Amino acid sequence: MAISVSPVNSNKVFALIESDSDQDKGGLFVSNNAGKTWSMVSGDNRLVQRAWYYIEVFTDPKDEDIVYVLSAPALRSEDGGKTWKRLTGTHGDFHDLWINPDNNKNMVIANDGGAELDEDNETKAIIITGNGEKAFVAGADISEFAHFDVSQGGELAAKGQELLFDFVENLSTPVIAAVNGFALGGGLELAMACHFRVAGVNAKMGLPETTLGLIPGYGSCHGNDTDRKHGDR
Ligand SMILES: C/C=C/C(=O)SCCNC(=O)CCNC(=O)[C@H](O)C(C)(C)COP(=O)(O)OP(=O)(O)OC[C@H]1O[C@@H](n2cnc3c(N)ncnc32)[C@H](O)[C@@H]1OP(=O)(O)O
Repeated sequence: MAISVSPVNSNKVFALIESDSDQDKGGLFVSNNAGKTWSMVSGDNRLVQRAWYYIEVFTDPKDEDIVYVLSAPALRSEDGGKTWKRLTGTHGDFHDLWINPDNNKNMVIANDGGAELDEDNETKAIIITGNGEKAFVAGADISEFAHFDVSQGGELAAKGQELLFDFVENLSTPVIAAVNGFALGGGLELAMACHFRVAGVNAKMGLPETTLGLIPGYGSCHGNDTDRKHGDR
């Protein structure tokens, strides 16, 4: 079983309980008097389908009626556990959830594919574009790393790939690159990491670092696992 006490109302306690599958009595139970009495709020089988492996329940830090259950899918209820909606993610088997105690729209969820950050689950899409009409992103300032040796260059590429490019590519919210001018080097690679690209009539794209003998380091040439699976670059 898993248990969660509401941070908003400590009398409200949720318990997620597995039962013998033949009897099918498992589900989510709630107590409104700090555990003295209990009633079942949901027998939805999705809530306990991974109980043989793990079982997790979390209550929102700001709203006692918002409850999360992590199972093969991640599920969210806004009515105290009666009805459930599935959260989208990059992978199944959700294991852990952190909700910012000061901002309940800021969460980190962990599944078998890694960790995901969600600032706002009501955001339907993200558009990245340049400020003004000249450039989407003109790329890195090469003078900042012109003196790097091979291992420092490798480290820069690996870190940038992980911090920004993989992060963008793995967001569950669709990200659109509105390319409104120069998209050069890392700027073009940023557009490539987005899920969709729309080019304006003044868009100019290129990898000028190759003229200096530098291999573009953020996935445009070699891609990552997702690209190998989907062949979409
Ligand atoms: C690991 C990642 C690697 C990479 O990203 S490699 C790719 C790096 N990017 C580039 O090589 C592009 C360099 N920039 C250019 O080729 C040109 O610029 C443009 C084609 C984008 C625009 O040309 P124009 O219209 O003639 O403008 P301007 O006078 O060259 O630039 C205006 C101001 O913008 C600064 N600037 C331009 N690109 C960058 C950059 N990539 N990083 C930092 N600053 C940049 C300039 O220095 C200048 O500044 P000031 O007005 O103070 O002289």
